[in-house]
Amino acid sequence: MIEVKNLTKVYKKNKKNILNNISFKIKNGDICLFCGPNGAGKTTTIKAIFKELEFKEGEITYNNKKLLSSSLKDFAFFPDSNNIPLSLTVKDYIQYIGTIYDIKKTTLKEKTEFLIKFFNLEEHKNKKLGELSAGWKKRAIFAGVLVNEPKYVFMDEPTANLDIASQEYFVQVVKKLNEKGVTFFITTHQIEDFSKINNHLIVINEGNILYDQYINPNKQNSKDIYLEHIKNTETNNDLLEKIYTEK
Ligand SMILES: Nc1ncnc2c1ncn2[C@@H]1O[C@H](COP(=O)(O)OP(=O)(O)OP(=O)(O)O)[C@@H](O)[C@H]1O
Repeated sequence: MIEVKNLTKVYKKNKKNILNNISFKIKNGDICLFCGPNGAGKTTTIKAIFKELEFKEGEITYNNKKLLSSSLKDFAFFPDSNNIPLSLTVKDYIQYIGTIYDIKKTTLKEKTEFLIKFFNLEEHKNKKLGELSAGWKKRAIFAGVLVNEPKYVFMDEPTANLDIASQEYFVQVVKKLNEKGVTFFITTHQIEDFSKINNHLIVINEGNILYDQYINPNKQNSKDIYLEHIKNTETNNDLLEKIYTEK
């Protein structure tokens, strides 16, 4: 279990807290959706968990002990498609991730082959990541994420820019891996993609947690719950009248 306790983050140039005393738990086996509008603080929270930034107050624990850098080997982050070495081939990328984790050469070779097969990447394995379409690139990224058999996978917008069939494919892969015991923490604006399988929903806005509950996805719709808490209050209809003036 990962526990975020009373986390507060401030940047000198911002007057308001970016994260305002937030607390939540990610339990083993969760598929947790972490949702909120642009700028809510989702990426900042993930960066704090991965020790990529200092925070002013608060604590993060892993299995009830202070989270240490050495424990991060149990976690994997699914990066944005622009933050990967686009000049590497799919095969080399998976192996590159494996070498970061010090996986033995023979094991890594075997594992790379299995991952390529699992994600149906055979046809693309010798292509550079930069040559792949958004969907195949994300499959290659997912393969890289799994190379170290992480217990916790953190995903930032995994289904953005994917066609409907690929979105569905990704959701099914998450479900299958979750059944094998992998815990998922997913930030997404595509809530409906995952709303059939998530058992936990956290809604954050302006650095505050507005909702944090375990749910039954067959009975409760995460998108509906989200919209109960995040309302669109922007109405500039009067300006529209000025832009489209009557002729
Ligand atoms: N290095 C920084 N310096 C100052 N402010 C920052 C910095 N990084 C992020 N912020 C601010 O922190 C707030 C939260 O940003 P964050 O990236 O966590 O939002 P998010 O919920 O992930 O948004 P999105 O859905 O758009 O990705 C934003 O107001 C952002 O401008």
